[in-house]
Amino acid sequence: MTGPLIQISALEKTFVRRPVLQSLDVDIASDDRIALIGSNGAGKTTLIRCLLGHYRHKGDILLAGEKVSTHNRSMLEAIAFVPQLPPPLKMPVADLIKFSCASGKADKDKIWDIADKLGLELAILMSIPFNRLSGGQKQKLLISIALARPAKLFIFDEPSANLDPAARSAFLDLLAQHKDRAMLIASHRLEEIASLVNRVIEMDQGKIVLDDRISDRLKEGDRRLCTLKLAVPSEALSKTLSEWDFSIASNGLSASGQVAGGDMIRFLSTLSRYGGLLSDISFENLGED
Ligand SMILES: Nc1ncnc2c1ncn2[C@@H]1O[C@H](COP(=O)(O)OP(=O)(O)OP(=O)(O)O)[C@@H](O)[C@H]1O
Repeated sequence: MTGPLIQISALEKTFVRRPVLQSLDVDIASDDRIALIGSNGAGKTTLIRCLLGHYRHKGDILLAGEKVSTHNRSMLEAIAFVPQLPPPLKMPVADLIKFSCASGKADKDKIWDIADKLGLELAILMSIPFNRLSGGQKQKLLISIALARPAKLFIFDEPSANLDPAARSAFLDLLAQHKDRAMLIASHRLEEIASLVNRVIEMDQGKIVLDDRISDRLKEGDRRLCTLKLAVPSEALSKTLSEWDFSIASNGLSASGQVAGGDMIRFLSTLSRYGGLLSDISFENLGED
């Protein structure tokens, strides 16, 4: 395939006349592994739900160059999705697995294999209704089903929120084994998924405020000049930026400094805590030290 896997243009979503996504333009390539970050309410889940065709919206979403409509079958086949909040399904685990294999083309043996790696004892859960599982068990099962599907894009919305440390580590190993597929991972733990992703998109108040392709080839010693614009001066952010040796304008509304390739994720993770204060972030490659 030549063009992007997914093209989103002029996407707008309004809830009760309140704009939640504002004129978003973003492409997803088949080798993108994206960390989608941003503070609570930034619009990450809404963007994902629009992409999945769950919501009516303004603007276009194209899959492999073809325009898709709400509840489009080809989009649902192309994407394997694990939601932030599990659906309230009453069907027993066995039926959910059967359904996922039939309609989502999931591989049954792979579901069992992945569940085992995540520490989920499927054999003793088969007759239990899905909504009676614990939060972590639900998440493990949905992850197992998603990763067992022949999807082109995996979307995980806060995937490790309910996982215990052992399952979290097993989950990250599993994702590393699926790096040949496109991924979009909405997370508040950027550092946790840092080694998996090659692009970071930050949202704030329904807009994309940062879209940074951290090339897989960005070397430890590569330096990048970062220029920031602030919507309002902030003592806390200025203090943090001073710790990164940034120079800050006297009016407190802009700052710039250098960040090494090896520190990039830690830096972006720090910035994401100040999402609402940043109006623009840009990077310029300066080459190696
Ligand atoms: N179904 C809905 N009806 C009305 N408002 C909604 C609905 N879903 C989301 N919103 C609003 O849209 C905004 C964006 O919500 P969204 O869930 O997309 O944020 P998010 O970035 O995923 O946040 P979080 O990190 O907390 O999961 C919020 O202000 C939320 O209140």
